[in-house]
Amino acid sequence: MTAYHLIPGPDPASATSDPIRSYLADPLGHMSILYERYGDVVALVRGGNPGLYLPETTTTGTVFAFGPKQAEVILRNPTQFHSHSLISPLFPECENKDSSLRRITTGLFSHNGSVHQCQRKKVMPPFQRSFVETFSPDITCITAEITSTWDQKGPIDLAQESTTLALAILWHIVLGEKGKEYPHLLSHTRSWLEHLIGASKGYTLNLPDNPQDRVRDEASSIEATFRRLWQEALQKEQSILTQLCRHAPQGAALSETEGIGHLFTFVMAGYETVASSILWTLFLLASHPNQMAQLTEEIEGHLNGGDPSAETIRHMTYLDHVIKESLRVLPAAPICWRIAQQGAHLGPWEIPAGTEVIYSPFHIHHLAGFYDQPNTFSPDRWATLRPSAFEYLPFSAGPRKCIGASLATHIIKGVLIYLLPRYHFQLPDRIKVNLQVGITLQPAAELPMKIIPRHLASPTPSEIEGNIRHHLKFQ
Ligand code: HEM
Repeated sequence: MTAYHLIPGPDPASATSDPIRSYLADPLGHMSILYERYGDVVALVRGGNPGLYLPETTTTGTVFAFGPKQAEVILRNPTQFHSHSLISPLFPECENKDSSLRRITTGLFSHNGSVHQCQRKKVMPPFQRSFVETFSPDITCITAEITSTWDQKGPIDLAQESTTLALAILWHIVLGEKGKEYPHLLSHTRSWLEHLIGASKGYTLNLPDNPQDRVRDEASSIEATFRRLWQEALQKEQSILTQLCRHAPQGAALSETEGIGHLFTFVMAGYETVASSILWTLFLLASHPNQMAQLTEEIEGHLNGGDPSAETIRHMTYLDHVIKESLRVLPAAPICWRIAQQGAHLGPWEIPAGTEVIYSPFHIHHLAGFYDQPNTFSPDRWATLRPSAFEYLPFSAGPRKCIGASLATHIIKGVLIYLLPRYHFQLPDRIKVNLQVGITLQPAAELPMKIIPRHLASPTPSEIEGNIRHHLKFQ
């Protein structure tokens, strides 16, 4: 084994700039440079430290693991590479079992080993495709309600609107509540989630106005809300929550406290990722009007004026290819984290316990060796392309693969099926799009989009600038 401090990477002695700052200025671009310069295992700072997402005090350094081979090593060995909550390092009170914050943020991401396996088995049943497909009418109904005024507003901020839509749909499917009946709860949870995400960004960016206090203050009222929903679940409409309460497999019933942690994690893991995927899919279609027209034609042809059923949706192959391609070029979770345990190896290196290891679905999806013209949005490639689980991993792979993959895909499909026959999505004549990596892939600023009723649309090309052009070619 080669000594850890010899892992290639920027040399701290000769570095002219702070490596963490360079990373944060343009995470994906900086990682591409490191990958090209140093190979598939790169230490952010050679010799270890500082931590990127975990505090320096907890980590022995940060290592990037590029390419499908390294991703496979990490994802097939969950005992050597642990998942860790991004939230607990920010809040010391999470160490305390009695804190609301700890209880509501303890879901699958915080568990490892046999506890993880056991909890995962308990929560998997309601995520089966056959169950999530029963939500098609609800997805249509909520999308109709949330988007009903889009075309009367002038350009919308697509990032904001996708988030509102994703949270309302998820809130309903996971918790059995309808957004319109619970506007207060919905907006309360949303602002709290935004503060929580803000707190994690604040940590990495060292923002002076880190919103941690608000997160602390409101954790107990959020917990009370989730407990009430849990207790009321048996009387509710079908939802993931009611399934978990009513149909727990024998010997695998969840306690109320376990359930609350999971529910919160589902909303947390689902809403930004689904929102990001809706946003980027609509952006890609707006910047590729021919593909948008082809997809709209397919949807209209299959619906024939009716409502989408699970069966009809399964026949929409181009829709499937568009979503696969969108999640390839702009995956909602572009990078993911693990923490190395004693005895973990990457390539020829032994990684000390506590090393933060980052693998990148984004960079794998843009490898020319696996994808022809990787920076081109080309849904047709999926007619014949069959990558392995580690060459295409928008939902990760292995024993910790996203449990919400079918649900997320079904939501995105339902939203597109509702929107595309009604509206044309038009970008402004000129737009700057810089990619930002927080927990998910987001535009660094607003993403204005004109929503034009289909019968009034006359598509016009738009000029796209910004760092997105380093990773994507536009016609
Ligand atoms: C397009 C939307 C989504 C994307 C791109 C996505 C992506 C991912 C990825 C990449 C992971 C693995 C993270 C890692 O390796 O650390 C993951 C895990 C997870 N996701 Fe998703 N996700 C999405 C939607 C959802 C939804 C809707 C839910 C639930 C309602 C969900 C629940 C989870 C959970 C609980 C885990 C942890 C699994 C475990 O550790 O066993 N996700 N997701």
